[in-house]
Amino acid sequence: MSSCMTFFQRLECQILTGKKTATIRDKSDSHYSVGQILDACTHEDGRKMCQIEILSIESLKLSELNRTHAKAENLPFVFVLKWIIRKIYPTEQDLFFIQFRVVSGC
Ligand SMILES: CC(=O)Nc1ccn([C@@H]2O[C@H](CO)[C@@H](O)[C@H]2O)c(=O)n1
Repeated sequence: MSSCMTFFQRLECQILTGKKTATIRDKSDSHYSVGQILDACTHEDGRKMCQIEILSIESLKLSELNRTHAKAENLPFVFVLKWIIRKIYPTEQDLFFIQFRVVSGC
């Protein structure tokens, strides 16, 4: 069985070049395990981008997000990250910070 983690297509280049090394998801999209290798696919059309390895999964609150999390998301400021998260998950407080690395192209 192959599983897929979906990302917005606009992030593809940042993921493939290793600039974006983490994502923040809600509980429904947190059921991965450390060491797991899976496909990263586009949210828009389900196209495979690459394979990623899950490096860590950390539960955290929106209020706990800091500059390190923003950097891993290739974003300059925490407030930008919080703004993006609020657009995707308007009311969720309990989040998961998931770090990954690209293991192969497609
Ligand atoms: C498509 C889908 O199902 N879900 C999501 C949810 C989040 N994200 C990105 O992760 C970061 C938030 O931590 C931001 O950079 C988001 O743009 C994503 O690409 N896809």
